[in-house]
Amino acid sequence: MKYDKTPGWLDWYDGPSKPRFKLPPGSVDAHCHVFGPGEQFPFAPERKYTPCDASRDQLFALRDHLGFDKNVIVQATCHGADNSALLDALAHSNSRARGVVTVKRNVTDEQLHAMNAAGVRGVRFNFVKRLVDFTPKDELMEIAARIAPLGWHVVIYFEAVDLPELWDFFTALPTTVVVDHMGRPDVTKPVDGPEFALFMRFMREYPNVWSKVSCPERLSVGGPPALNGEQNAYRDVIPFARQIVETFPDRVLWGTDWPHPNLKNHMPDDGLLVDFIPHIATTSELQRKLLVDNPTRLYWG
Ligand SMILES: O=C(O)/C=C(\CC(=O)C(=O)O)C(=O)O
Repeated sequence: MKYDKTPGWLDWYDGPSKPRFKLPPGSVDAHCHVFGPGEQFPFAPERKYTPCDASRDQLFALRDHLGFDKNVIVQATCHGADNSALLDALAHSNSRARGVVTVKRNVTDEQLHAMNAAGVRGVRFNFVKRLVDFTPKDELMEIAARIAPLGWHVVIYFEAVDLPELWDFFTALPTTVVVDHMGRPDVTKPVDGPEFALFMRFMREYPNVWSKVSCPERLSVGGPPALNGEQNAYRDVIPFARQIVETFPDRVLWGTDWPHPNLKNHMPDDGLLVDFIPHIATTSELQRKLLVDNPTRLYWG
């Protein structure tokens, strides 16, 4: 099927630069997506946006260009609970990709086992209201209980202001819990203020909680954007990400978020996004944990 993209849609950056930062061997891009192609893998009727295509081969070409060894592909909401495009990518990855899917309560145990064999290691629960319709918490808790015996984890995506309301649910989850994009802090608020302190408390009090220190391009208010050779991009995000990396070095992950759905004002050069990493993980040991040890343990362990 042919699709019209959401008006104002920004396509991923074609021809990214070669990063100056040399990724350690075995590095994992632990948050990225595939979109379609729509002709082959239709977008979900209930989607809140219609993206450009971003195929598995384009993702794997980016992986090789940037110097990553592996990918973790996360189901994007534009594909709903139809994980076909993601599973196709895993099947063509030579075991160099793992997946995080979206499932509904009616998923069968056979389907879960088949996805496990295909390289799926988690489910994603999305609480960002512009992206998904509401799913009752008892349904999500039932799914979490069913995937726990497989050794899978739950990936959660939410906005910082919603953490107090979601706290009891998140802290009752029976698995490892991985937070997308640091729980989307408002970086115009102080890094030592109450909102971010609550997120730090969440990680401190619950050792099963991990965080992706990803998406500065989405969180930054002041920029400057990762474009035109900029080596000091998204400075307002650095204190937040750095604090998480330095406090919880064994529970952090990093990903490009390619193809960067729903960005409104610019599309980053992914090579320059990689050059952001040494600003938030400032030693080779922190870099190795963030990019190699932690994702390898969680997804290939
Ligand atoms: O790509 C991301 O992680 C962030 C997204 C999109 C998303 O989560 C989805 O469509 O599933 C966003 O903030 O719009």
